[in-house]
Amino acid sequence: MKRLDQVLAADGVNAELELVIKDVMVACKDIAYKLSQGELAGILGATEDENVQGETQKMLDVISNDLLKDILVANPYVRGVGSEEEDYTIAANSDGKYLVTFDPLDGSSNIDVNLSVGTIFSVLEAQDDTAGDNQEVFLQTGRKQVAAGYVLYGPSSLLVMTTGKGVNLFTLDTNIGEFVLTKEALQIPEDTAEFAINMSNQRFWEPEMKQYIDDCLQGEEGPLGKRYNMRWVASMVAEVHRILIRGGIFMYPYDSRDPSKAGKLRLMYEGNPMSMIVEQAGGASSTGRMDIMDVQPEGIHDRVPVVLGSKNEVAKVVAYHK
Ligand SMILES: O=P(O)(O)OC[C@H]1O[C@](O)(COP(=O)(O)O)[C@@H](O)[C@@H]1O
Ligand SMILES: [Mg+2]
Ligand SMILES: [Mg+2]
Repeated sequence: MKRLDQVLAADGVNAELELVIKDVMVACKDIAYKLSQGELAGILGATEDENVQGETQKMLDVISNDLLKDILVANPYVRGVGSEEEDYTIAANSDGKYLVTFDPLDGSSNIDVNLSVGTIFSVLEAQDDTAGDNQEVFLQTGRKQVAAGYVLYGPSSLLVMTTGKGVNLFTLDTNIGEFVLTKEALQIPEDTAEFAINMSNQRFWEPEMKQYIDDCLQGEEGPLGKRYNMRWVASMVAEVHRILIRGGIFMYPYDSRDPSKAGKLRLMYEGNPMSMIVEQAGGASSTGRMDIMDVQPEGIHDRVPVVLGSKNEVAKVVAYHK
């Protein structure tokens, strides 16, 4: 079986980018191990701190963030890093050209109940010599990503990633401590009858989203003419992974709970990397009104409404917004 480094080399990834990706994986393997120890390692539960988004940090949010940050800041090819758990971007090496943003632990409300969580990462190239502690150098659209991926910590730990040449799935072989290729060229089915959305926010959605979900719920008798199933894991990584394997549509739309926020999910380390993966696997990804990867970020923690998954179903949701 092929190892991650062999696949990256075959895809023509240069040695510098390969080392950046490998360092992300060193941290992810450590996170996978810590998660598998759970209560035994005494690292479950919350800290007393909040992140810049005003969310209480779990102990594992902080530990995962430190693992990724420390290894990447020491990498000679990394200019800077940006994280959900860091208020500001952090400078690494002024000669490095890669910028890495990450959500160190996604779906963190699942940690204490022993359900799936993940790590999401995105890699951009610096376009000038701006230092990594100036967020301006990061503010590029998702189209500029040179690599994106996630690690899903579930019954097995999986890496799903792309460098723009399709999407590959690797499984962590804990015997050898390596991610090995277990599925090549993932393709999302174009049609689906399975949606994922947090229905408890229904009354706060825009009318377009309310209408689409109302129509889904009418099943065969409704305008969409099919009976839908629903899933909600509350972990975007697990949700996107299910969609990559069997199709589906995932939505975290704009809602009016806090009108100043464009959505719950963050553009640069949730929306963009997941959009690159989904598009590379033949799916689609939109805010409902434009492609997520065309949204120009204005800040490292910008939020974005997210609608992604099976191409034809995403097109239907976009049509409701026209
Ligand atoms: O708690 P809710 O509203 O169901 O939101 C769940 C969503 O929030 C997230 O957990 C946000 O990510 P973080 O856990 O990294 O903050 C997504 O993974 C998930 O899709
Ligand atoms: Mg997240
Ligand atoms: Mg997170």
